Formats: sequence, structure tokens, C-alpha cells
Amino acid sequence: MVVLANPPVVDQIPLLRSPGPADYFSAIPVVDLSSPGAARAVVDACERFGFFKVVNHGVATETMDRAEAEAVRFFAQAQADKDRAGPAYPFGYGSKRIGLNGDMGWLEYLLLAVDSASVSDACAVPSSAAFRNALNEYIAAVRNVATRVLEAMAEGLGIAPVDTLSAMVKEQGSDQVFRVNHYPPCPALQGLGCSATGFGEHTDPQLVSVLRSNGTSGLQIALQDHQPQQWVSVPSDRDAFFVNVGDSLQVLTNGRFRSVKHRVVTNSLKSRVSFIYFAGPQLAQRIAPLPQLLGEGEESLYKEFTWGDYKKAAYKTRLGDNRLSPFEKLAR
Ligand SMILES: C=C1C[C@]23C[C@@]1(O)CC[C@H]2[C@@]12CC[C@H](O)[C@@](C)(C(=O)O1)[C@H]2[C@@H]3C(=O)O
Ligand SMILES: O=C(O)CCC(=O)C(=O)O
Ligand SMILES: [Fe+2]
Repeated sequence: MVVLANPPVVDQIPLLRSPGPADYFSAIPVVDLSSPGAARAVVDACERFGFFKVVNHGVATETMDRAEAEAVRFFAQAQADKDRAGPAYPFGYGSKRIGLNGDMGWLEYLLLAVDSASVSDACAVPSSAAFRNALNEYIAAVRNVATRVLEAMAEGLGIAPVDTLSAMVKEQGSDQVFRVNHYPPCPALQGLGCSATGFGEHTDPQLVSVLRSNGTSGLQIALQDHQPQQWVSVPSDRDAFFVNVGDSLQVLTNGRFRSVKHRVVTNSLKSRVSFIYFAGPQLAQRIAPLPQLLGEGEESLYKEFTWGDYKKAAYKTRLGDNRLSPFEKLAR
């Protein structure tokens, strides 16, 4: 058997089949956040895909464009200047290494903590006032979208009060993270039929994550209940947000919503810039099915745990691991 090595430029980064036109999925659910039917549409999308696109969200195009332009300016700096904004852990600039357990991707990024609705003072980067202000304006707006989405979920699920989920992420001391990802093009792989993994397959840990990218596609989601696993490409839309159901929301709904597996495949010619707001609760928040969602005699599928317990375990895992498995009750 002939074993072909990765081209040296992408050494250590797993390769994926390059998506073709047939991989683009036109049936991604679209939720019009301004419509009276939003709550029902959100629940339907979460049950079927754990993923949906949000339009008519009310966030100004200028807010998104300004943050994107500042991010592009940041990543265009010399490598030595960017490295001074590192390391990525606990917060800062990182390149190629994702997490602390050996995952690698064809990307560079900023990982930031959010306090209330802006970049935490504990984060020294970004140091440019223009970038920081642009991010703060964007974060305030995207956080508002996340809370409206969580309220629509509660309404659609018939949970009272309607802020039961959104309050978890709005509370003082909630664990909110913001990530700016830049996937440079990888021309060395052009024409080979394969692409570098930008961000390997995983589920997000929090309740929901809200993503916005420039016009370069690359995000793929795994369709639920498909054997063998089927990856589809999400057509990019720079005017929309994309919402991922995270592991915590899966538990809060006792598996009615399932966290979506997703990944990013790099483009050989165009760079992708994405912003992701991860809406997590306080460390002490108990993550357990909401009593109003448990039917007569229905038991929790999970053991008792807090977000802090989950997080501690999660940061020891590799990206592609099932981070909920230590908390699942064994099937009887
Ligand atoms: C490999 C890892 C990176 C990650 C922490 C982890 O150990 C497992 C979860 C990963 C993830 C995925 C979604 C987000 O991008 C992220 C910030 C998160 O909350 O969980 C990352 C973590 C990370 O990059 O530190
Ligand atoms: O950059 C993207 O488009 C998605 C990245 C992602 O899934 C993550 O940062 O958790
Ligand atoms: Fe993710």
C-alpha cells in the first residue's frame, strides 16, 4: 500500500475531501427572528438539525462589517506582532493549535472572555482601541441575538418564564466566550481534491453559539440520524447569523434538541473570517433537564453536574470526543 504524506505546508493537519457543488445544502432552516412564527421555527430546526440560520435579526450591517474589517487588519499584521498577542490560553492569539490536547487546524484565531456584553478587562488583546471598540459593539449585538433566540426556544418549548434559558447566559458571571477565526487560503492543495481541516469536527459545549462569517464558505454540519454520517456544506451568508445547539442545551432539553456536529474545511483560494459568540452559564449553574420538559415518568438521561464540572472535563478532551459521555446515565 502506498501511503501518501501530507504536503509539508499542511504537515500534521488532517486533510478532508474538498466540497463540491453537490455538497451545498439548500435546506438549512431559516428563522425570521422578526416573525410571529419564530418560536415554532426555532424549535423545529433545533429538533431536526440542531442548527439554523437567522435573518431579520436587526443587527446593523455596519456593526458586522466594521468588526470584520478590524479583524482582517489584525490578522494582516506580521507574524511576530501577532505572536505578541499570544498565547491563546487562557485568552489571546493562537495559531494552528486548538485546545491543549493536540488538535491542529489551518487557522489562526483570537480567543476572548466576555464580561457582561464586552471583551473582559482580563484580556489584554486586542490592544488596538479601534478593534476592541468594534468587537464590543458587535458582541453587544450578537449577545442580544443569542438571548432573543433563547427566548424564542423557551416560548416554542412552552417553558415559563420565557427568560428561563436566556437568564442563564445574562446573569452576572456567566461564562461567555468569543472567538475570531481566520482561515487563510491554502493554495498548495489547489487541484488535489483535498483541503486542509480548518477546525476539526466537534460539538460546542455551551447552550448555543452564534456564528457570523464573511462570504467564504467552509462550515459543514453533520446531518442528524444519518448512517453513515453525512456532512453537508453551509452556503455562506455574511448578512445572517448561524446558531448551533450546544451540549448544555441538549442536556437542558433531555436530548430533545441535540448538539450539532460541525467542522470547517478551508478554501484553497479565499480566506474565511468568522466570529463566534459562545453563550455559557455561570460555573455553578446546574445543567439538568428543565422539569417542564420532562414528561410523566420521564427521567433525566444525564447524571447531576454543573457547567463547571462539565468544563473541567471538557478541557481534557480532544475536539472530536463526545464530551457528554461521562455525564450520560448508562442505558438500562
Ligand atoms: C480541544 C478543545 C478546544 C476547545 C476545548 C477543547 O479541549 C474541547 C472543546 C473545544 C471548544 C469547541 C468550541 C469552542 O471553539 C471552544 C472555545 C469551546 O468552548 O470548546 C473550544 C475550546 C478551545 O478552543 O479552547
Ligand atoms: O470558524 C467557524 O466557522 C466555526 C468554528 C467553530 O466551530 C468554533 O470555533 O467552535
Ligand atoms: Fe464550533
